[in-house]
Amino acid sequence: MGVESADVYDVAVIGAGPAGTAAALRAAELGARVVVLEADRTGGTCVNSGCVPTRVLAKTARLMREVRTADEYGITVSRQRIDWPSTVARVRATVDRVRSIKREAERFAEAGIDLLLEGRARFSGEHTLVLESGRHVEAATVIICVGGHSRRLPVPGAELATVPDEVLDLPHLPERVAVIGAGNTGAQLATVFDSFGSEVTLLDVAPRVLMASDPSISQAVAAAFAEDGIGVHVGIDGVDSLRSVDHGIELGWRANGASVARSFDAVVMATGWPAATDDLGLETTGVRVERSSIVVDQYFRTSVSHIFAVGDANGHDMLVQAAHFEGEAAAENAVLGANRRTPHHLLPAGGFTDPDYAGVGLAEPEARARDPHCVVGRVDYSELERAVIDDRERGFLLLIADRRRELILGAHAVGENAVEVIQSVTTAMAAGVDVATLASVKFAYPTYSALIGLAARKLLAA
Ligand SMILES: Cc1cc2nc3c(=O)[nH]c(=O)nc-3n(C[C@H](O)[C@H](O)[C@H](O)COP(=O)(O)OP(=O)(O)OC[C@H]3O[C@@H](n4cnc5c(N)ncnc54)[C@H](O)[C@@H]3O)c2cc1C
Ligand SMILES: NC(=O)c1ccc[n+]([C@@H]2O[C@H](COP(=O)([O-])OP(=O)(O)OC[C@H]3O[C@@H](n4cnc5c(N)ncnc54)[C@H](O)[C@@H]3O)[C@@H](O)[C@H]2O)c1
Repeated sequence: MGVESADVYDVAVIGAGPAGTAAALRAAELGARVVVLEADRTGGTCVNSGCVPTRVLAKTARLMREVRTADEYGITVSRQRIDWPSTVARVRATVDRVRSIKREAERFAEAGIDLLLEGRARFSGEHTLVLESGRHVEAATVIICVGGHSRRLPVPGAELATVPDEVLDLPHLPERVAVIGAGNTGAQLATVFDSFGSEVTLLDVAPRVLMASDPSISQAVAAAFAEDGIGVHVGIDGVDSLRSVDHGIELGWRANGASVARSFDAVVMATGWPAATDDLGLETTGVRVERSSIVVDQYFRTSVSHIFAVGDANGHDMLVQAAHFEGEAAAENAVLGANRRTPHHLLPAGGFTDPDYAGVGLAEPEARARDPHCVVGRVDYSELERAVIDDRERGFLLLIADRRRELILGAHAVGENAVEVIQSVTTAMAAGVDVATLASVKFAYPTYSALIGLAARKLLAA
């Protein structure tokens, strides 16, 4: 401490993304005097450069695919071309519309929270932060909600690559694009570029795409990518270099011990998301950072007991739905000294490839490791009338239950509306609905959710 003329608060929240917003509002609700320190725009990665723009691109990609098959429905569409500047303008306009309903600044003001948009905050001591403006802030507790940032691989020429948050700054739609990293971000961007008409090559050192998902999802999405003409290269040895060549960028990588070099108009690096701790002054606090994330216990406390870290900053579950609950739990722990964790373990997630994918709970290998006699019910979209009606027959839903067919342990889907289907299963799981009850639920006809009833009935019969 010892800083003269600092503004003094009970709780300082660094970052106004989903985690920081939830943390600040909950702390204020509990009666704390709260300040939020945000370096950029409120809303964080999600609304400004992550989920929202990606989702608008996914919708645009979907429209392109629909337009290509419109003639099958007797619709004549003469122009099938992406006008990149208009696409980008549409994405940016939608981001602004979403921002206008999120209204973080107004909600903070209504809750009596001070929002300081005065540049990056940096610890200058265990309880003190200094902003770029020179202002000092002192707080009894600090909740770090700084999120993460994209990562360039440490290879020669990496500066030539485009990171995901720069995709909208590309001057043209690239004809040939390499996407390095087949995680959630890379897989979705590969789909977007492919649907827009680019020739796409997807590379990953991991043995399968979407490594964080159930292997069945990886297999189905990779097969769909290959069918759509995306060049999928998983299990590569590594990326060597990028260099400028006439009309593009030459990307060098190694696969099966051999060197490969190919030219692209753009190379996108979607190779991970380390916490934004680089210039946070953590060394003045003793807060531990390991493998690019802030280390926390189950109550989101860092190695310094009055400093908490939630959302992408702690590297656990880098999803908006996790950030919200973690932010609220940390606020309660910071203000009340409580030992609150997030309410339950269920964390549905998914992405908008073609077809979509989603999952919740245990992946099948994890479920089998815990209970070798667990049962799996699978329904293919091709068995579902709604999917046939909509011409969306690619995909499946897997339901995994314990050997007594009581608890649902996990659910994984690839296919139309997979995220919404998995969300419905999540609700059933959260309510502890057993398989027999799920099998007796009436599903409106014709819906994709009906897959859940079919899969539950298969589980009972399995
Ligand atoms: C391309 C992409 C697509 C995604 N799509 C989805 C999706 O569909 N669904 C989903 O659930 N998740 C998605 N995510 C993940 C999601 O965006 C994050 O999990 C979520 O934004 C994390 O919230 P957060 O509050 O922890 O961090 P962030 O949203 O990153 O917010 C951190 C905030 O802290 C500020 N900040 C950082 N350092 C400082 C500092 N020193 N001082 C002051 N302020 C600072 C930043 O400016 C930022 O506003 C996506 C991510 C990406 C990159
Ligand atoms: N729809 C969603 O829910 C959504 C969308 C995007 C991102 N996110 C979240 O944001 C976080 C970041 O996602 P992400 O996809 O940017 O990162 P990620 O860490 O999930 O995936 C990065 C991928 O890059 C690969 N990679 C790393 N080094 C490489 C190298 N040298 N050569 C080739 N490949 C390499 C990794 O094997 C990995 O598959 C994740 O936690 C993700 O879940 C969620």
